[in-house]
Amino acid sequence: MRSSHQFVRNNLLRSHTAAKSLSQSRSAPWQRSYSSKAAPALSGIDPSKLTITPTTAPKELIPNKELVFGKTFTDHMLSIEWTASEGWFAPRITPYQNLSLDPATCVLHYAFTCFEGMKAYKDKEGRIRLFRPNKNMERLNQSAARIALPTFDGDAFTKLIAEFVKKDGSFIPNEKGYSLYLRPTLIGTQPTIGIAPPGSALLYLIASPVGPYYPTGFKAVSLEATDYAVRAWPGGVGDKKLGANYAPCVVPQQEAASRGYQQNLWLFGEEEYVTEVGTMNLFMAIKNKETGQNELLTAPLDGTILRGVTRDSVLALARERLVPEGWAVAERKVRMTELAEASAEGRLIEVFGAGTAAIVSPIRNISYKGKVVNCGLKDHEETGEVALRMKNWIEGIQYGEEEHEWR
Ligand SMILES: Cc1ncc(COP(=O)(O)O)c(C=O)c1O
Repeated sequence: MRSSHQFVRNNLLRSHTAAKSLSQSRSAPWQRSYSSKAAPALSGIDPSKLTITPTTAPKELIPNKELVFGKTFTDHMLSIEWTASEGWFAPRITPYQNLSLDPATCVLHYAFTCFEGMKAYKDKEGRIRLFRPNKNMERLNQSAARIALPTFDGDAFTKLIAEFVKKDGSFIPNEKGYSLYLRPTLIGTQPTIGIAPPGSALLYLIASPVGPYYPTGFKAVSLEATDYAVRAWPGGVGDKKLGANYAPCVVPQQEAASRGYQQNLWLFGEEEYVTEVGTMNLFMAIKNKETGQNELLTAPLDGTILRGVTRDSVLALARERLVPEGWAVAERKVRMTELAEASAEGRLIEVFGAGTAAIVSPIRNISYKGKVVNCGLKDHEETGEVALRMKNWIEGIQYGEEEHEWR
């Protein structure tokens, strides 16, 4: 039996070698593309092996108007186990049920967990649609690779998600604005308190029917710029959707809420760059001081913000549809002082958050060092024009009203 001393030493040696090879290679392992890869010689995810055990106690559907985000779940769950020696096991759709985990399970101690947030929509004909699921699969694989969890074939898992949403399709409300929120989750399940790559894992999917984020139309929100805590840093894991990134954000969020702000805005560094908001990326529409041109700006993917699917969609649509109207679109660092200056000079056109939950969330003002930065909306307005157009464009694609390659 190995002594604990030997165990620690082996792990140190292993991480030292990993760090050395990382510094010598051009890209870190978690930056690679995992869209259709399975570990060699081990079983990959095989959708043809899916077994379905239907529930014997179907739940009652909740009326659309009473749906609360993340509170109720559908009848079933999808599970796929993995071990380091055999790879992925046969996928199973079973009744929604508790997990049974040994108290030593590594996820409970060292946060070996990452997840995704995506949605299934029903179009006018009642057909079920997913929106850019390949983006979520790519991000989940990158998150998994960063915390030594197994990667998987994203296309195979998407096929299984499609089977799952068919099975629980009755939970997807047949009304625009409503959808089925999907939560793919990957956890390390090895029962050990030794810190090492998990030898077993579970990839599972649960789903919650949800209503529109703003049931009675947009309500612009107010933010508090957080300057006493940092969410992420270069070389860190802020661009991965790890469970460990979320719990530490709750206290600053509570603090902002206690002062009357709906969300907090994360700044970074001495320069106080604007990064992102709660669970949304941030977009700023500013009139350029020198040229007078309208610019749509968002923070670059420098590792400190999540690679949002909605962010990517907003950027693509802006480049396709706003640039021909004379807008410039840029992914660049913006200081909080630059935003405050644009506001003071009347050049801040609008600001909005972008994420799967709300699509876009217009922002009325930002509290920054005791002052209020007005984000361009008049008192009677709840949204700016760009946010509204983006919401309509993206929703049009999600609900199949516009034929598009993303559906
Ligand atoms: C920290 C963070 N930023 C941004 C986003 C927006 O990402 P997406 O558009 O993929 O939902 C999310 C939501 O997943 C998030 O949790």
